[in-house]
Amino acid sequence: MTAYLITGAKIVGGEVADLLIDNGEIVAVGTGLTAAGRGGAGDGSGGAATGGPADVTTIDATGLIALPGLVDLHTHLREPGREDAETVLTGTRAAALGGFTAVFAMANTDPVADTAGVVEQVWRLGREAGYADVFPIGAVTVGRQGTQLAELGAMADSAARVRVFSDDGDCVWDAALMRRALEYVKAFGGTIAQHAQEPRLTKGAQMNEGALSGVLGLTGWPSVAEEAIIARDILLNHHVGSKLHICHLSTKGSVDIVRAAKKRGLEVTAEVTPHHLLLTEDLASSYNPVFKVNPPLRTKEDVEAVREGLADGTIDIVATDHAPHPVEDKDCEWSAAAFGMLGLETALSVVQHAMVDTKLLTWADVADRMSYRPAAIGQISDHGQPLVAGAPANVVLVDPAAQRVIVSAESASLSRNTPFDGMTLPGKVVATFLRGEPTVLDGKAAK
Ligand SMILES: NC(=O)N[C@@H](CC(=O)O)C(=O)O
Ligand SMILES: [Zn+2]
Ligand SMILES: [Zn+2]
Repeated sequence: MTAYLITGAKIVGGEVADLLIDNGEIVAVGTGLTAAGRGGAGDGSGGAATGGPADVTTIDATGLIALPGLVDLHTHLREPGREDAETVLTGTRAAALGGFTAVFAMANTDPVADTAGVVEQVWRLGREAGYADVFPIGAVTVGRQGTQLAELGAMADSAARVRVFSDDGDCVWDAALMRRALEYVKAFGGTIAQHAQEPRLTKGAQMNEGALSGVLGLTGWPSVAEEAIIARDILLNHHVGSKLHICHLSTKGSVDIVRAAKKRGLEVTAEVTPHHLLLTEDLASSYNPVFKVNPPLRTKEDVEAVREGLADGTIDIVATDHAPHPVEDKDCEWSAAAFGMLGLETALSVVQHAMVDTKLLTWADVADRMSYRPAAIGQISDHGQPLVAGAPANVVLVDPAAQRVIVSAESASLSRNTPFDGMTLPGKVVATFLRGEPTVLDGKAAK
């Protein structure tokens, strides 16, 4: 196994230093490191490494930030069932290019990930692909039909060790079933991740409800359809004493509810997507379905509120909700198109643009919201750890000074539905390491 000596990187939350990676671990962090792992008389500028492991590659990381490998709590990998849209291999390759070393795969596959067999298959495919660890999310209900609890315990006890359950794509709208799900996972400390969408209030909904949906003649999706479920579930979860996570929160009212709940000491965690941190509903005026997503793009006021919520910790994490769809499901009229957007390859750039360059978050906060906390919510141990000696070598090197134009045709995803096509965004992932093995080098997939 090749060892890597990364020199002159800004270690997130710390100083400029070198990192020596060997045998899947961070062996040493310090200035003037040599390949032997000791601090030397060197000037830390990263000359040729000498001594130590036989095969050492030196990477000059001057000007780059070293972050812990990013963790995405909400990814759609589409395998099994829609391998024309994405596979575990292509989705995790896109993840690695975006700086992720771990992704949680949503259960809305075909067959649905509602049994130990399916979650083990997805978990194993992730290991075989080798680009990022894949942690399957189990469905809450059989077939995501919302009527009968799935075999949550069997999925938890499987090799995939499922700890997060969600019917994402659909809301667990039946309050009694939601209560039972929260009670059931409490026994092993699991989490229910809710797609908060009251179905009766969103029948046929196509975009955010407001003046614009009226003008465009598209059925509106009121904020309250999201907020009512979030409020209900926070209260239900408080009653049960279990763990509740809110998927892709998108409105100012949702932020207010979660903030008030946390103030009262009620247990809840929440995520926001990169697209809800940057894009607004007026993009629907183009009738270009690339901007059609669930929950819909909201107003400028909502974008400001979710940014504030992420900055002050009301919203715990950023999760991509990477939702690939093949051309035929997007290249049609708005009302017939599928909901969803790509997100893995652009997430860090969007967060830099919306949150870091606006001084709402520091890079240390980014590590918190995109690595430490998602790993903690998902209860995985090998990811989301500070870059110190002895930690697993899940590392990403980012060039924050780079500018890049997003080109959908260049995506590593099998699908093309990025809403950022043609946009110039800051920041570029230069390298990603998964347990010491490069998955990305020089900004390109390493295998
Ligand atoms: N976000 C979306 O618009 N679509 C997701 C489902 C979901 O996350 O609710 C999908 O699976 O395509
Ligand atoms: Zn969803
Ligand atoms: Zn989703």
